Amino acid sequence: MGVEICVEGLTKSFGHQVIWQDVSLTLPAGEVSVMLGPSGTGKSVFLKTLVGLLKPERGSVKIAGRDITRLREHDLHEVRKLFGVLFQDGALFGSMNLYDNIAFPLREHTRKSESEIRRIVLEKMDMVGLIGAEEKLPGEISGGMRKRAGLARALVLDPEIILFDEPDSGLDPVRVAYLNQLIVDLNAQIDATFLIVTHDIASARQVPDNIGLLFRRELVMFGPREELLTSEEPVVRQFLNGRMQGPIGMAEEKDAAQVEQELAALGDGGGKGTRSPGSQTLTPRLLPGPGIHRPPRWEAIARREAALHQETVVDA
Ligand SMILES: Nc1ncnc2c1ncn2[C@@H]1O[C@H](COP(=O)(O)OP(=O)(O)OP(=O)(O)O)[C@@H](O)[C@H]1O
Repeated sequence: MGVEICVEGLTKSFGHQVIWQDVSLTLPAGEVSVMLGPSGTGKSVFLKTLVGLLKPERGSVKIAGRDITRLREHDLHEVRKLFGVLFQDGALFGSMNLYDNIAFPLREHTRKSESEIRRIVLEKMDMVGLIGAEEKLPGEISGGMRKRAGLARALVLDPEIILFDEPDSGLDPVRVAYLNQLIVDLNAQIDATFLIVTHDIASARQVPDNIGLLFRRELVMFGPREELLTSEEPVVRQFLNGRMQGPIGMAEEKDAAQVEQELAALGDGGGKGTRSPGSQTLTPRLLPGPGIHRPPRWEAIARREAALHQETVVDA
């Protein structure tokens, strides 16, 4: 069912540079959460802190009730087994074929027989649509296939939590759409807790249960997808609408007077989707594809989505 991650009062600095401070949020067990934020706001640092690769100055990260910021290396090693991580480039070994890359964690961390390893590797390759590519080297395949291979490798130890660091970077929009569907299908199938760092607003609007936004060294907001998509908070609105007008500048934050002027001149942004009371748009949620068994949580989401978007049709 995945495990809950409870972050409280987390602060991380490098020397005098504070990356973010006093971050508190709960990633609910089995749900998909997305972390957004302008470049350099410390999203990757946040992922690394959750796995215990970086130590925060203050605060706690409780995973299955244990504060990993206080664990010794040996215990941390045990907790890390709960995680699967998909790194930006898939982080595959260039000299190993896909089969051996995906089998690697099983050979390193378990005593399973080669026939058992074969069963697991082929099962995970099937889940990500890579059957038939076992013998390929990472250098011989596309970026999208490398991401899927990295994902298969992240799945082999049956993780309770999967962290995705910009899974969509460098992919064309069609590949991103396929990858998003794969992420939603996987979440329905394995029910682990997912945290995705992305810059892709379309993905952030459609895929998660929860969205968080880092800006100005703080977590501006973290909550259910609908809450952020309909939020009137200027930073959240600017980021989710991908526009220049607002508090987020090219390299740094803008001054308050300029922001006010820009927002006044802007009026309200439109777009496809359901109109919410705050006049923001609510993009339909991506649901598991046909043939994917939907656990009860997904049935509930599907019913809510149907009701929500039915209302729009009736209103129109
Ligand atoms: N090991 C480190 N030592 C010192 N500074 C670091 C270290 N790792 C990251 N930083 C700094 O932390 C800041 C945040 O980096 P991070 O990569 O987490 O940002 P990000 O939000 O993921 O950016 P992007 O969206 O561009 O990938 C940057 O200023 C970076 O230089």
